Amino acid sequence: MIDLIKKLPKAELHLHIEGSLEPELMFRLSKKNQVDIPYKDIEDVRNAYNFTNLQTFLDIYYAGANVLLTKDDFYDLTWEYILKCVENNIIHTEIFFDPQTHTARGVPFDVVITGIKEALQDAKAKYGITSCIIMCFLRHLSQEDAFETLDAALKYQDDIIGVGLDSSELGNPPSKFKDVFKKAKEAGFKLVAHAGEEADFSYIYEALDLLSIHRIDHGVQSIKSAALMQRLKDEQMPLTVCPNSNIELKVFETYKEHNIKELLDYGLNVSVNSDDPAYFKGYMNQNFINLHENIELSEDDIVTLVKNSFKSAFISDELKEVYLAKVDLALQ
Ligand code: HPA
Ligand SMILES: [Zn+2]
Repeated sequence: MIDLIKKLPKAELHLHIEGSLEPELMFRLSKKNQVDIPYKDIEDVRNAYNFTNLQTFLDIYYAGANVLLTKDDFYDLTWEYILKCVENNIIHTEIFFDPQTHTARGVPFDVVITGIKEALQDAKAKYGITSCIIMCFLRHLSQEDAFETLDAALKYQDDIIGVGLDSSELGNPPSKFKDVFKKAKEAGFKLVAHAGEEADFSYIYEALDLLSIHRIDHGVQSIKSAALMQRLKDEQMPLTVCPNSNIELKVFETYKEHNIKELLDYGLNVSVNSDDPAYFKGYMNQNFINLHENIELSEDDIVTLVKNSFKSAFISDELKEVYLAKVDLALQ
């Protein structure tokens, strides 16, 4: 099974580029940019990555992102993730970034987007990896702030395919961002939102009904509503599930309690993703391997999860066919 996991070409649809900042790069940039980080050494960092919920993670994740200042920093961050894509056989990736985390520190929007974009262009040229960029609004900030961020993004519409919603979920429901998502939709952006990660399934209904999203990020709390499960199945609404993240942030206490198999067996369009792999102990393949070692997943289940990731990607139908054929070829 582990061989199968490794050899299948995969797409990643839920990856925060700031969450791929490995401690080694964090230390290097901290020295270069003279930005203090609250750790003496790598060991100290690993000890700090011991989360009890989403917020305890976010506090550390935003502190880590402080070391990113220049275009080269964002290039190096993205390039290191691309090397992980190569290792993990990820041939298409859709990357989230959080502009407000950087603009609030005085790092201009165009520095961030240009560094990420140039690394992704090189990834296509060197490895043939295709990609999209999705900009996320921080939901703990105001909708007014999100509107400003959307305005800044309008001139990068060739580079940014969609907008998303992330950060502290509880108390910041999708309804808070209804108007800015409407504007983003009118501007032609694809729409996604984190919903039903920690907060209950009412947030998923809001994301569907008030934000008109194309994909739900996480969405694991949908299992608590039979009516919602039926709707997600009927609509084949993609759920970008992140197993390691859910365990590290205590959404589920153990892998055995993770509900991905139930979601899949019910017929939902579920995929596997790494979310913030530098913080959650592993990249794409490790997520699959942890599932395999703890949950009865069949080979067909693994193939379905992988095919769902391509079917749900923001790419043309032609490219989807090409990629799905590559999956079939790898199975022969
Ligand atoms: O899993 C997440 N949830 C919400 N916000 C985030 N920002 C990075 N990762 C996450
Ligand atoms: Zn996420």
